[in-house]
Amino acid sequence: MTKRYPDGTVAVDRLSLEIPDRAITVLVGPSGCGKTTTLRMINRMVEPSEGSILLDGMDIRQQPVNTLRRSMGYVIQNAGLFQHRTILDNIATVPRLLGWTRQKARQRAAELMERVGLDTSLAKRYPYQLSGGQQQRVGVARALAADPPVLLMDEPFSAVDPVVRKGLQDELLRIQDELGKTIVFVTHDIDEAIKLGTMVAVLRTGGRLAQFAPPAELLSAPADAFVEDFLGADRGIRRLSFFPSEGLELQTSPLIAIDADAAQLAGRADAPYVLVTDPDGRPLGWSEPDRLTAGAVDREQLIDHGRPFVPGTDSLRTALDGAVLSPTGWAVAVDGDGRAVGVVSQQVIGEAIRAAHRRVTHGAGVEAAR
Ligand SMILES: Nc1ncnc2c1ncn2[C@@H]1O[C@H](COP(=O)(O)OP(=O)(O)OP(=O)(O)O)[C@@H](O)[C@H]1O
Repeated sequence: MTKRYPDGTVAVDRLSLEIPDRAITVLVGPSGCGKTTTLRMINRMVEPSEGSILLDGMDIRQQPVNTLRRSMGYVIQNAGLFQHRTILDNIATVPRLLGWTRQKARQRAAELMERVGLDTSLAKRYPYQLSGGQQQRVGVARALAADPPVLLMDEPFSAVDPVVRKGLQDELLRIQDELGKTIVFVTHDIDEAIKLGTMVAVLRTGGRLAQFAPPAELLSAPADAFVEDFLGADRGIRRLSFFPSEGLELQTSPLIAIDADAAQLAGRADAPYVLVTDPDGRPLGWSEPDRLTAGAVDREQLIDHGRPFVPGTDSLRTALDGAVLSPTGWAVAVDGDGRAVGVVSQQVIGEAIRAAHRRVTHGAGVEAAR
C-alpha cells in the first residue's frame, strides 16, 4: 500500500509485505521512514491512499473498525495507560468493553499481571506509582487481555533504560513462545529488531522497503549499502549469534578438581593452564599448574574464567566472547547445571566459525541459536 498525507508527504510508498502468522515481524528503519504509519494502517487508525491489507485473506475494511481493533492488541511507547484507572482496571479495559463481568475481567487481568512478570500486589496502584518498565508491562498485559490473535507494538520499549529494556524483550520472547501471537513490532533499533524478529523489514526514508528477511539473512547478505550501513560495523560478530556452538571440540584434560591429589596434579603439569573446579565440577578459575599444591589450593589466587557457555544452547558468539575475555584465551563450556564439561581455545572456535560460514555459503542455511 501507499500512504500520502493530505499535505503531500508520501509516508509509505508501494509497500508490499506478507507478514507470517504466529511470529514476530519487525519494522525497522530511520526516523520518519513510515514505520508508525504502516502499523496504524493495519488497525485502520490511518487509511491507505492506495492498496489494501488482507488479514487471513480478507480485506480488513470488510469488518467494522471496532471489531477489527478488538482483534488487535496495541502497545505504544510510554504504555499510554489511563492515568485515573488502577493497574487492574487498565488491563481489564478491553474485556469490559467486550461485556465481560467486572469479576471475570479482573480475574483475567490478575492472571495477565503474572504472565508479564508483574507482582499482583501492584494491582490497586495507579500508573504514576509504577516505574517506566512496569508501566510497559501493564501496556503489554492490557493489549493481551482479550487474547487477540494480532499484537501491534509501536516502539514499546524505547523509553526505558537498556537493562529494563533487555528484561522486557526477554519477557516478550517468553510470552510469545507460550502464546504464539502474530506480532508486528516497530523499532528504530536494529539490535532490538535482530533479537526479536522472526522476519525483519528494513524501511528507508520515503517509506520504501529496503529488505525483508530473517535476521540471520540480513546480517549475512544485506541487500544494498543502505541496509549494510544500517546494520552497523560489527555485523560479522553479531551474525555469530545465529551459529550454534554445538559440535565444538572440547578438551577435558585441563580440568582439575580443587581437591585433586598430588598424582592428579602431576598429570596436568605439562598444560599451560588448568581449570580448577569445585568438588561438584563447577568452574572456579584458571591457574598455571605449577602454582597449585595438592590439598592447599588458594581460591583467591585463581584467574577469573569469565562467562562460560553452554554448548548447543549458546551461540558461537557467546563461546567466542568467553574465549576473548579470558586471559588464557580459552572459553569454558558448562552443562545446564553449570558443571564444567570442557574448555575450548580461540583457535578451535575460529575454525568452527569458518566451517559455519562455509555451510551457509553452500546453502545449508543458518540455524537460529539465540
Ligand atoms: N498526519 C500526518 N500528516 C502529514 N505527514 C505525516 C503525518 N504523520 C506522519 N507524517 C509524515 O510521514 C512520514 C512517516 O512518519 P511515521 O511516523 O510513519 O515514521 P516513523 O518511521 O514511525 O518515524 P519515527 O521513528 O520518528 O517515529 C514522516 O515524514 C512524517 O513527518
